[in-house]
Amino acid sequence: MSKVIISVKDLFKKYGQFEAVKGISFEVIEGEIFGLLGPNGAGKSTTLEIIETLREKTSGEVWVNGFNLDKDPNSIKQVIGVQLQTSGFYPGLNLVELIDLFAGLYNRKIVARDLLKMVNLEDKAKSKFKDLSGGQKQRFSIATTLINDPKIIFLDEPTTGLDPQARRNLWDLIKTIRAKGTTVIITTHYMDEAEVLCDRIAIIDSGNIIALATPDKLIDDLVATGFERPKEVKKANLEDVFIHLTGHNLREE
Ligand SMILES: Nc1ncnc2c1ncn2[C@@H]1O[C@H](COP(=O)(O)OP(=O)(O)OP(=O)(O)O)[C@@H](O)[C@H]1O
Repeated sequence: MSKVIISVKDLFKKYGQFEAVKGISFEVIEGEIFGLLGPNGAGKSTTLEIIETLREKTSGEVWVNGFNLDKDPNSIKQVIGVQLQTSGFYPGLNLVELIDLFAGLYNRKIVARDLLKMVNLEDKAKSKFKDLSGGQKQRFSIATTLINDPKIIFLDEPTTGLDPQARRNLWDLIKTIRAKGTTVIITTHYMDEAEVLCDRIAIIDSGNIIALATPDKLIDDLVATGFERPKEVKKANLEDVFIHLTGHNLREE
């Protein structure tokens, strides 16, 4: 039996008179990669931040791993991993020192180098965050979500601004994390990414969930309406050309 690990019921969020989230309900199953998709301003980050206990809701109910958001936010904080603001990455510290610092804040003992190994940054252990490439920065940021050995991690647009290989490397990393049993909630503006990564996706528009299913089901439903792509699709696209020419492997970024 699949276990519901996050349950959101009739969630509303108002900023002044403006309703950013208009009564959404959904459940996330333990161990899945769940995507929140939607145009800019749809309410994705607001929804995530409420679940993460970082933002007040206006009304509705949220449970995370059986803990009620209103009654037990501290228990929720213990079982989730969130990407820390990069402003918290003290410029004088190297990656190992930063992980040791955060582990101390979480009151956890972890081997920083093991965590860096998992995200393929072993050889950057002594580097400063600011000296990393965009892809490496994102991998480090994902590593910081894992410091407290969470049951659920939240990734807000983790691949925005990355080149095609760096995005694929990050997809592999996210799949590895999920394979260890961690539930992943991700927002993205890339539909190819959602299709490759997500078990299920919710599409949010203007504060409402307008669709929620597996990527396959959503595509099948559209095709069932008689939809056809306007023109014959080539067997490869420009991204395939780019990857083919520049290589797929983890490079020195
Ligand atoms: N602190 C705030 N005060 C007032 N309005 C806000 C605040 N934060 C967000 N909003 C508004 O709420 C709406 C939803 O914002 P939110 O950041 O949740 O959207 P999003 O789906 O994450 O968008 P994006 O894809 O651009 O990140 C937007 O119209 C935004 O302008």
